[in-house]
Amino acid sequence: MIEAVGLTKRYGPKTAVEDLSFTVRPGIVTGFLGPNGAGKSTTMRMLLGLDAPTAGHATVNGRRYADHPAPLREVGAMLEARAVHTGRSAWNHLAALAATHGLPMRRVDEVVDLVGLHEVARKRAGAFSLGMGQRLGIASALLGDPATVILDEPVNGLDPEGILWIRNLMKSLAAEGRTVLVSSHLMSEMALTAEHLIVVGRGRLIADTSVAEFTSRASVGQAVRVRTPDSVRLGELLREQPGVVVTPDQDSADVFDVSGADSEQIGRLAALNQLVLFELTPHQASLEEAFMELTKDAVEYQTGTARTGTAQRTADERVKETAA
Ligand SMILES: Nc1ncnc2c1ncn2[C@@H]1O[C@H](COP(=O)(O)OP(=O)(O)OP(=O)(O)O)[C@@H](O)[C@H]1O
Repeated sequence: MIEAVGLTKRYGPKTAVEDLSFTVRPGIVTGFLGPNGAGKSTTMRMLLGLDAPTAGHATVNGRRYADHPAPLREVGAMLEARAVHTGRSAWNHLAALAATHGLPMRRVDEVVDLVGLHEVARKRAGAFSLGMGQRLGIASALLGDPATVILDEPVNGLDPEGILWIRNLMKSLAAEGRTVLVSSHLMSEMALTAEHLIVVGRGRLIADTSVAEFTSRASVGQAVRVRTPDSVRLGELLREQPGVVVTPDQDSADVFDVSGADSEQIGRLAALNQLVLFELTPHQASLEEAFMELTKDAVEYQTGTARTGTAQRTADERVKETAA
C-alpha cells in the first residue's frame, strides 16, 4: 500500500507537484497517468525518498521509504530512462546490487530468468538494446522480491512483444498480491493494463477512478467529424455554442472534430449560415481522446494539435494491435 498525503514539490518558483493525495492498493495494477510534465516522475521520486517533498509526505506500507530497514525488499522501482550503461555484465550488475543489499545470489539467477535475460546475462549491459535495458531495470526492481513495485513509463520505446511482456508481468505481480504503480502518458496502454487510475495534470490530481468507470464515461462521448471548405467560419460558429469543443485535424485544414454537438445541430448551423458541408461523420470518442479532453487544460507544452497528432495515434494503435 502506498499513501501520498498532500505531496507538494517546488523547484524555486516552479511547482512540479501540488497537494497530491492518493492511495495505491495491493492486488491490482494502478496506472499513474498524465501528460508530459504533469509531475509523475517527481511524485515517484518523492515516494522513493529520492526527492524531499516541500510539503506533505508519502509512505509505503505505513513507513517512509527511508525508514524501511531493507528498502529493496520492500519497494522495487524502475525510474524512466534509468540507464545501466556500464561495462559490467547484466549478471554482475545484479550481483553487485544483491551483495550491497544482503540478498542471496540465487535471487540473481531467479530474476534473470524471470525477465528473460538468461541468454545475454553475461554480456556487457552497456551494449544492451533499449528493451533489454528495460528488462534489466525490471530485474533490478524485482531483486528484493518487493511487496511494492513502482515503474516509471516502462513501455516507452519498446517493441510490441516487449510491451505485451511488461503488461503481463505487471498483471501477474499484482495477482500475487503486490502493490503495483506504473506511470504512463498513454491512456490506451493503461486501459489494457491497469484496473485503477490516478490522473494528474500540472502537478494536481485530476481523477482517481477505476478504469472501468473511466471507460464507460468515455465511451458515452460522441464526436462528429466535419469536412467543409468553410472550416474557419463553421469552426468559429460552433465554438460560440455552449459546451462545444472543436479540434482541428492535423493533416487537413478542411477537417475538424466536434464534441458537444451532434450531426443534426452542425448540419442546421451550416445551412442557416449557407456554408457548404462535404462530410458529417459521427464516431465514438476514443479513450485517448477522452483522456486528452480531461487533461487538455493541464498540458504543459501544448503545440497546437500536437498531442492528437500522428505520432501519438500511431503509438496508440500499435498498443491496440499488440493487445488483439
Ligand atoms: N529538478 C528540477 N528542477 C526544476 N524543475 C523540475 C525539476 N524536475 C522536474 N521539474 C519540472 O517539474 C514538472 C514536472 O516534471 P516531471 O518530470 O515530474 O513530470 P512527468 O509527468 O514525469 O513528465 P514526463 O512524462 O515528461 O517525464 C515539469 O514542469 C518539470 O520541468
